[in-house]
Amino acid sequence: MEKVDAIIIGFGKGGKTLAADLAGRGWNVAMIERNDKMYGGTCINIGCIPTKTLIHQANETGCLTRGDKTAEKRHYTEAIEKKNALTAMLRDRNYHNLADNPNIRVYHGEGRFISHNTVSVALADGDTLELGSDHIFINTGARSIIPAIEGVRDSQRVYTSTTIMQLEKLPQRLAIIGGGYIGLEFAFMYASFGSDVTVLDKHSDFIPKEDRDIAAAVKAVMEKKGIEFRMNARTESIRDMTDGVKLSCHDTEGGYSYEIEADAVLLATGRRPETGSLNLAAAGIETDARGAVVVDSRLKTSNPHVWAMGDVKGGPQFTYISLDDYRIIRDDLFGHHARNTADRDPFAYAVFIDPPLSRIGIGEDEARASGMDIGVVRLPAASVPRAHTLEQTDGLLKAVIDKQTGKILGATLFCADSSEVINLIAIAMKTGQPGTFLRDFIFTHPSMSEALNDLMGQPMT
Ligand SMILES: Cc1cc2nc3c(=O)[nH]c(=O)nc-3n(C[C@H](O)[C@H](O)[C@H](O)COP(=O)(O)OP(=O)(O)OC[C@H]3O[C@@H](n4cnc5c(N)ncnc54)[C@H](O)[C@@H]3O)c2cc1C
Ligand SMILES: NC(=O)c1ccc[n+]([C@@H]2O[C@H](COP(=O)([O-])OP(=O)(O)OC[C@H]3O[C@@H](n4cnc5c(N)ncnc54)[C@H](O)[C@@H]3O)[C@@H](O)[C@H]2O)c1
Repeated sequence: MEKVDAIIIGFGKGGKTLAADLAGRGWNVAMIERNDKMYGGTCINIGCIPTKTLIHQANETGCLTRGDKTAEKRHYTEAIEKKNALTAMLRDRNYHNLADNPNIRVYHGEGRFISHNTVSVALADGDTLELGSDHIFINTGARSIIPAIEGVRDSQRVYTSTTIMQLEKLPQRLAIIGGGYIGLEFAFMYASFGSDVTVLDKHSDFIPKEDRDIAAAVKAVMEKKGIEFRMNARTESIRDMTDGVKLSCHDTEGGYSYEIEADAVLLATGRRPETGSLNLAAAGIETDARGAVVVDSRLKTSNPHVWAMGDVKGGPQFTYISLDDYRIIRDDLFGHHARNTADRDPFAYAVFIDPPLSRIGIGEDEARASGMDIGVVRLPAASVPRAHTLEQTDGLLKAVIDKQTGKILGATLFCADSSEVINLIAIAMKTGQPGTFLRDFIFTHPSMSEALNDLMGQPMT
């Protein structure tokens, strides 16, 4: 058995950042990654970067090909090629960032625990290796949930978010099961490429965590794009036909059955922590009912030698949360033990449709339901000059303000560039600024940021 200073299982965002940091401090680090097409992790290979590349391609050039089926198909194939070239470049760069460091050894193989402080690596070349360390970090991410639908595993036309992005031919009709982040972003992406998209979600409420006025606005914009939503939709079976696939569905509210035909089906029903291969019991590491590694607020597992970071520990699944997990661990190992998972709230998120939907903090509906003393300011996106120059006037902006202190408690921006502008609100909230700070701030012009002057100056309701 080889002893190293640190073992990191999984080449995700938090893990690769930690590896470089530890190596810089002179630690001898082993990075274990089972898939050589995943160096750099989910974000750059199958997650954020490829999806946002395709959404950009679909949005920017899709409008030039709209309605011309031959051009649409060619444009889609070219967009997939561009995406592949970008992810290959980033994967190579990520690999070399670690592999070229003399203090880091990257192993291509699957890691699994064999004791409290020992990991065996089933190397891709067939050999097995044993590594021991007092510092082991699990960063194995999550995988798509495959719902228990009859025929789902037999069909040749069912895809996950990973496999559909390998499809080089544009599906003319796409059915998406699940209307969460992945469902909405892929619905928008494929509709922009020219597919006819139907989204089936089992819930009655569309994006239930958002305010109802925001949800209605998002749905209206997506429907304007031709996307069809079927709520209360239980997909009972999926069957391949000679020229497509048939989904048999049941409307759980209306109590009737119906069928949908498509060329491809995307499963977007959530992602579950990837712990199955790790043999966590051998290391005395606890998991919860969903298979997530249980951690304390400094990301320590029930084994004092082992930490977990990123999607594998459950909770919000975002690249920047995995990165922040790295900061918490860095502080735990070398700092003042001040950072923990409880002190990062609130943090923003964005759904990359057009216009993007971005949110931070509490929503109006939740604040009013809990009887908080709040006021709400709102502004239509069409009143922002920059929205006109960008030809994207859909949407609205709103913020929840504490009536006593004037501080911002939350904001939802459904407007052009909102995935950028929300970060300004995050900084104002984190630094305890009142809404009037943004009302009177000097922003560049014309920009979507300057909408915050007007938003925060609106009369509160
Ligand atoms: C389609 C899609 C779009 C997304 N878009 C966004 C977005 O726009 N913004 C955002 O913030 N987040 C987005 N996310 C979520 C984000 O990608 C993830 O939250 C983030 O990448 C998780 O990183 P991680 O550090 O947990 O590990 P990952 O990056 O998931 O890395 C885990 C690695 O561990 C490897 N592994 C697993 N088991 C083993 C084992 N036993 N041995 C060795 N290696 C193993 C895997 O192969 C993988 O490479 C998206 C996700 C998806 C799927
Ligand atoms: N922009 C971003 O930051 C971004 C983009 C994509 C993904 N992600 C991350 O990836 C994670 C996974 O995304 P996701 O969209 O798969 O999960 P999700 O949890 O966001 O949404 C899953 C949806 O599927 C529905 N659903 C579940 N089972 C169903 C079934 N059998 N039939 C019909 N509907 C069903 C749920 O009602 C829900 O609306 C997210 O939690 C998110 O953190 C982030």
